Formats: sequence, structure tokens, C-alpha cells
Amino acid sequence: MDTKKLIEEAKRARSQAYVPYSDFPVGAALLTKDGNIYHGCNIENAAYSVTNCAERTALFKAVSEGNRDFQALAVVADTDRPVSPCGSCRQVMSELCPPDMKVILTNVQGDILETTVEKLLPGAFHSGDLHGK
Ligand SMILES: O=c1ccn([C@H]2C[C@H](O)[C@@H](CO)O2)c(=O)[nH]1
Ligand SMILES: [Zn+2]
Repeated sequence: MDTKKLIEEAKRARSQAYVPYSDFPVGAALLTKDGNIYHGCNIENAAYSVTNCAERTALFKAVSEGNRDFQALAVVADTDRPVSPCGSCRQVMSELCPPDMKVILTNVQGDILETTVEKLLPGAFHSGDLHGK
């Protein structure tokens, strides 16, 4: 699957965003190693902090369906630069995805930044850190 196709899928996911408070729809498309795509959008709440980002929606959907073998994630929003995932999503990506997994960040103008999970959160807190307690 090429980058362009995965970005198109992220745009499709973005159209489902539930964003009555921010009016800032975000879409994500998560490609698994077996070629499935899990779509994610942001889903907001009147209690703002309960909001779920597009990236975590896609990741949680995949895990809840029994698929954890991820190959790439594309994210799109209407930003001046390629959309920058929030800290919570970076932490969840670092928990669930391989460190060298491709993350494609883009915006509606078509700017693209290809990065990795590790580069988005260098030195992430992880399960190994719990063992020294
Ligand atoms: O990478 C991002 C950045 C923000 N949001 C959402 C959270 C909230 O619904 C809205 C404004 O922060 O955008 C995402 O889904 N992903
Ligand atoms: Zn987020």
C-alpha cells in the first residue's frame, strides 16, 4: 500500500469526526501487516478531557478487534504544517507500535512529513521501566 492511498483513507476517516466543540476534524488510517486498514477520527465530548483523538481511535479499534501488527499510520488535519500528534497519542503509539514504524503526517494542502514512532517520542516511558521498582 502506498503513502498516497493511506492518506486518502485518513481523509475518509476525517469526514466522520465528531467535533462540535473544536470544529477541528482529524482523520487517521492505520495499516496492519496483513493489509487491513483501521480508520479513526476524533470524537469530542462536552466534558472536553474525555475527547479521543483520531490516532488513538484507530489504534484502539485495531487492538479491540485483535489486530496488533501494525505497519504504518497516516494522520491528516487542516493545519499549516503536517499535523502534530498530541503527547497522549505519541505515548499510546510507543506502547502499541514498533519504534521504527512509519508515521505519515499530513495536512489538507498536501504537505507530508514522514517520521517514526520513536522519533515522535524519543526515550518514551515503557514497560521495561516498571521492572526496577
Ligand atoms: O493529532 C491530533 C491533534 C488533535 N486532535 C483532536 C483532539 C481534539 O478533538 C481536536 C482539537 O485538539 O483535535 C486529534 O485527533 N489528533
Ligand atoms: Zn492525540
